[in-house]
Amino acid sequence: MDAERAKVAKLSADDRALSRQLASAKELDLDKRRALVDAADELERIRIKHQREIVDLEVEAGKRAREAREREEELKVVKEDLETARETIASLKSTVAHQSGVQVTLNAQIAALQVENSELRAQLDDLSSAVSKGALEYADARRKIEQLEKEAREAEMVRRKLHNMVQELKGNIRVFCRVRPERAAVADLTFPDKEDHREIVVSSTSLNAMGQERKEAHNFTFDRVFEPEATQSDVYEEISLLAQSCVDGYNVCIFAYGQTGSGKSFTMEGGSTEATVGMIPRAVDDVFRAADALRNKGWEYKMDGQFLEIYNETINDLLGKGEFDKKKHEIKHEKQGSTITTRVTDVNVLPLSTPREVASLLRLANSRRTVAATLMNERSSRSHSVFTLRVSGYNAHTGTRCEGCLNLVDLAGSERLNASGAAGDKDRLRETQNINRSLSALGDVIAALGEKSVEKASEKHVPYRNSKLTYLLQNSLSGNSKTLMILNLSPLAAHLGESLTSLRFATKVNNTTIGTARKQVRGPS
Ligand SMILES: Nc1ncnc2c1ncn2[C@@H]1O[C@H](COP(=O)(O)OP(=O)(O)OP(=O)(O)O)[C@@H](O)[C@H]1O
Repeated sequence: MDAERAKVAKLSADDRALSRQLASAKELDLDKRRALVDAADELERIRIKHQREIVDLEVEAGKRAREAREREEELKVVKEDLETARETIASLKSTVAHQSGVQVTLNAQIAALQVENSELRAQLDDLSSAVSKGALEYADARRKIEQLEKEAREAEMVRRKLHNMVQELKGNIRVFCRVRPERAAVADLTFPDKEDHREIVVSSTSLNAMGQERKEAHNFTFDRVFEPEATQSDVYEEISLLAQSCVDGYNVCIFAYGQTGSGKSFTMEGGSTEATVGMIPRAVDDVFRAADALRNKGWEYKMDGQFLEIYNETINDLLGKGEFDKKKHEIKHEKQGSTITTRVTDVNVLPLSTPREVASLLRLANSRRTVAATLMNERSSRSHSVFTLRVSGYNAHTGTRCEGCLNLVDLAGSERLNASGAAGDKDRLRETQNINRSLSALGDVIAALGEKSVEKASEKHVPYRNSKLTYLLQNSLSGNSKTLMILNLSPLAAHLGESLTSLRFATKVNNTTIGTARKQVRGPS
């Protein structure tokens, strides 16, 4: 029993021990449960905290992601900028390389220029000293030039005097005779003077009282006779010095006289070719040339021209504006100091500065004459045409002035009344009478001038006022003037009578040259 008791005691002790262990285990379990709850709480807290942290981190990650995208964008832009900058740098690098090359070249050029510059400076120094030396030489040369210019002006005065003496020795009134070429039946004209060409012989046959044929030879002598073969330049050669006289301040008159168709217009105006151009254009060219040549001797010239027609003792302006000149023109001789200027009222006087302008003036005048010719039955051969070129010169060195005048006159046909078939026609009769009157007035004036030069100047009356032509040319026919008459002859047998009349008229004019020839005896004054 004891054993049983011992066993029960032992079992009770075990039970108590186990109860205690159970209580302890329960306690422990409770603790563990409490700890578990705490841990669960802690876990929940941590979970919540983590959740919050995750949210925060997600927000942060979103922010970072945005920022990363922005950075990416920025990076892209920066990359592009970088690319552009790279390209720019590459281009700049090549520019710099090129510029470096250029700079090298420029540097070389600068170096060369610097060398050149120093050479030039050296030359400049040389030149400066040469200039100062030259200035002295220039002043010296200037003095010499002034001296030479003075001598040239003096020589010019001497030339003028000598030229005038030559002209005076030739006679201030000269007559040339020119025979027109002709293929048809020509008269018996011979030219015996083969040396000086001064004679013309006209042979005519007539019946004497017994009815027998009588041959008569008429000898005429002039200052120069031009045979039909003579060219325009042959004729001009003889008169070219008159152009110089005009520039020297003399009045010059050149007349073309002769019957209609004898070659007056051909002689004065001529054709359009160089060989056929007439005396007017040649003289005008020479006047301009002579004036030009005197420029370096201090002379300045001014030219103007007028072109008039005298028809039936009425003056018409060939340079007028209208188709036909209806104005009444008066001739005035105005004295200014020692010079007398002839002016015609209400006519156009055109300034002329080149021969070309003169040519167009002549064309204008001719076109007006042509209009008049068709209106008034070949009026051109029934009127006198007077082209006047006035030449005024001034020498600023010497203060000298000179006024010359070149008158080129194409006279009306000189045929006599019956020859022109005018006897029955009243207008034609008046025309012819006027022409004859003015031509004989011209002959009388020239004859009186010739006589005047052998007598005392004031004693002889010169009948200038007997015709418009002589009154217009009064100033150019008197005093220190030079007159040339070119007698144009038709060689036709049918014109023999007219030719003889013309030759006699011209001889009357030519005889007046005796007066001026006396100057040869007296010698230059
Ligand atoms: N020397 C010459 N050489 C060649 N032809 C000439 C010469 N002279 C005159 N002629 C010619 O003769 C013709 C008549 O000449 P021009 O017209 O000059 O005579 P004119 O006397 O002026 O006559 P008008 O009084 O009718 O004007 C013209 O055809 C002209 O070309």
